[in-house]
Amino acid sequence: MIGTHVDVRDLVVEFGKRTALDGVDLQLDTGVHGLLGPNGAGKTTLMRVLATVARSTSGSVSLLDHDLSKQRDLRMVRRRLGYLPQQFGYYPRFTVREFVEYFAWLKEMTPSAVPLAVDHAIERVGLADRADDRLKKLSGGMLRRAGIAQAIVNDPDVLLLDEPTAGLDPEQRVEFRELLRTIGVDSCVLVATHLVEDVAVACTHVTVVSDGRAVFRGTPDDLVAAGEDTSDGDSPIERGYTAAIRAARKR
Ligand SMILES: Nc1ncnc2c1ncn2[C@@H]1O[C@H](COP(=O)(O)OP(=O)(O)OP(=O)(O)O)[C@@H](O)[C@H]1O
Repeated sequence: MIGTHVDVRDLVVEFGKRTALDGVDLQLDTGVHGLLGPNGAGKTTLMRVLATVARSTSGSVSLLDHDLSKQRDLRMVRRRLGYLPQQFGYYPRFTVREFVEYFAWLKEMTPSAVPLAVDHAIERVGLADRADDRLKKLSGGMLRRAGIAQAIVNDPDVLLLDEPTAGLDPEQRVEFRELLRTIGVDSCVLVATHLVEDVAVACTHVTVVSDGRAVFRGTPDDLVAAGEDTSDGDSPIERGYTAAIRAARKR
């Protein structure tokens, strides 16, 4: 039985004199959670801390009831995590299959389960016909989809996706949103994005960060309701987003 999938309390991350996160509280359960915010708001920093690749300056972070400050808990958590970084490194000579397989091993999946899980992940991102192509031959959008495949290969309980739709064509974006909705039924998916429309159609919840703080939490409908006719934006949810950011800056 899993309690709160993500539990962040008063999280502070400083880089020298710069404060990237300034006391963030965030509790997430199953569902698809959108993370919105202007450039430099702290989205990637938050994702990196949750992905266990960056450390907090203070505050507490627990994932799947494991405290990330405890070294011995990290291995357990990493097996059950999926993470697509904003910029991900890869070996250009690996095929898509080798690349996804490599992450399956890193996540310590049961060896006998790996081949099927790899094929399934590649199929879910629509790359089955390119599974034996080397990564260096893929387009930017296809590479991103290979990145999503490695993130989901272990059927993670917590899936962290940093700008996953960057470079995807409209048809792929639609399919990807469907994939998110399916995964979000049993898992906790956190998606950092600039595409407010992706949040409107694919997310069950949304958090807006600004200047290192969580300034709005609610459903996409709540964010729409926060907008006013005078707010900037071409759609109701964009107007809600700009209103939330403006209100936070006035505080
Ligand atoms: N390694 C680092 N060293 C110093 N400052 C950093 C580092 N990483 C992030 N920052 C700073 O922390 C703040 C938050 O950055 P972060 O990348 O988390 O924002 P973001 O919301 O993901 O932005 P974007 O939308 O542009 O990707 C910024 O002011 C950034 O300059």
